[in-house]
Amino acid sequence: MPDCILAMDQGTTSSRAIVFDLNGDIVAVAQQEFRQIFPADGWVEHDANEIWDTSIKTAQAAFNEAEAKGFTVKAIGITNQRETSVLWERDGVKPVHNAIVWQDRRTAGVCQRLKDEGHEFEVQDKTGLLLDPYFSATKLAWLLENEHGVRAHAAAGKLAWGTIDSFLIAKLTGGKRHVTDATNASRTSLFNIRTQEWDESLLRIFGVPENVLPEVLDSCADFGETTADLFGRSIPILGVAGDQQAATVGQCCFEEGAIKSTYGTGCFVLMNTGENLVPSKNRLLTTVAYRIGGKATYALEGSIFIAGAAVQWLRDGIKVLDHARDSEALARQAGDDHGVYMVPAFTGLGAPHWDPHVRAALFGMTRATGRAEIVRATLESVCFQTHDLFSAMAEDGISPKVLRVDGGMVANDWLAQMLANLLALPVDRPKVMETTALGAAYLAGLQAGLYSGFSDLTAQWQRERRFVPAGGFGQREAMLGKWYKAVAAARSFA
Ligand SMILES: Nc1ncnc2c1ncn2[C@@H]1O[C@H](COP(=O)(O)OP(=O)(O)O)[C@@H](O)[C@H]1O
Ligand SMILES: O=P(O)(O)OC[C@H](O)CO
Repeated sequence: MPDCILAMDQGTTSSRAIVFDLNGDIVAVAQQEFRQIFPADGWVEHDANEIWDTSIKTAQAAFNEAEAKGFTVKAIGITNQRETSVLWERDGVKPVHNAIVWQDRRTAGVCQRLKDEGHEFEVQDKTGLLLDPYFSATKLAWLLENEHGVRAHAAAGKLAWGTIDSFLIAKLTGGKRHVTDATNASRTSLFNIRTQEWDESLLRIFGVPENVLPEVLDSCADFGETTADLFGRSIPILGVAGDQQAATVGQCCFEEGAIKSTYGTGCFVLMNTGENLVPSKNRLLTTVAYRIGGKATYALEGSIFIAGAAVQWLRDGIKVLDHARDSEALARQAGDDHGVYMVPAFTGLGAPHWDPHVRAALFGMTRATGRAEIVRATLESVCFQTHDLFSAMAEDGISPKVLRVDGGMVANDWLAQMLANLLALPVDRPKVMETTALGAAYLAGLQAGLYSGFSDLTAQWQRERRFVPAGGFGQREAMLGKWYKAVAAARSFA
């Protein structure tokens, strides 16, 4: 019976489970979307029970399908939307509130106060992050402050907190383990990425007690075993990483300088910087790419909050699309000179602007503007934002030669080509587009001894298609000029 690995990929809009064979080929897949909850302007929540239900149901479906095909699942890898915060009763692993999602802006005021008090330098120096509501610490502090009785309950040791990986592991192990991995910890603003420990001074700054935090393990480690009732026997959880770091592993960006960009709900560019912790001068993030054998490998990251989510808004919000995939044909219908610019700042702007107050805007519409132009402007906005990240990286002295892309959105050939044109860089799309799940499977496989090292993984990476830059420099500069004006106008309106 051939061995295989189950990857649980808990994303912002859906929970997915994928079983991979040891060649990295997909054996079974299951996916379920869940509710996005928007209780107020800039607030984004998920029901943690729905996250668990969709995660376990998809995992069981993929597991059963793979085993019915004659495979044996040897290990589980977990990857997850990062920063999203869950607080639960240790007894019974019961969430005490909806999960506060990474996109949530409710703590913008707290971040501003902490900046005014002069804490940003210490936070940035120790965590590689900025003071922004994106990261977990202020979300956890909000839960402790605003939910009745929660702080006292936490002080009594009754509550546990974690990112989604940590919550899923607690559920899968029947409450036995309260752990996370270094990549997820590195997104909290509480974890010192130099010492690889929770930092007392940061805990004080954010007003968070250490007793609610999980133990931090390597990305390849023993995270516990599932209770036997879930899959008919206990399965070890051996690999964990935040989804962007897992995609970095799944794209085999193991060399210093290797770079990938993932287009899901948001867009996240990560460049491997090896053992070097490279601070950005241009408001990019320094983060843990993976930690294996106690040794951290770092990455420089550019984070865009809205990418596929803007297409989702076109589909579900204003209903100009029936399916996300229809955006490709519509974008092709609009002329190059359509003149419409979208700033998709529905939840503020991430790197390099870090402006939580700005909101989305459409500029340049005429009576001739229709669905095609608005859809094209939306896809272009994702490419413009990626361009801004690469400009910031260039100012940090980084000039990649090729970009590996993945995520649900890059199934769109028009988008991938526009990306190559605007970045003036070849864009490579891999054969296995599920690189996030693949990365989690690889981490679990390494820990299980199913792979001997990175070279086994690198040998499996295959390109499906390269998008080569086309189009004139003048046109590109003109489009970028208009984009900068649109961003400035949206920020000034806010
Ligand atoms: N062909 C397409 N063109 C443009 N956007 C797409 C296409 N297919 C999917 N998307 C967008 O990609 C996102 C889904 O990608 P996925 O990687 O599954 O996201 P996540 O992991 O964040 O849930 C959705 O926001 C969807 O709107
Ligand atoms: O759900 P995704 O794939 O857009 O990823 C979310 C990120 O992890 C947030 O930092």
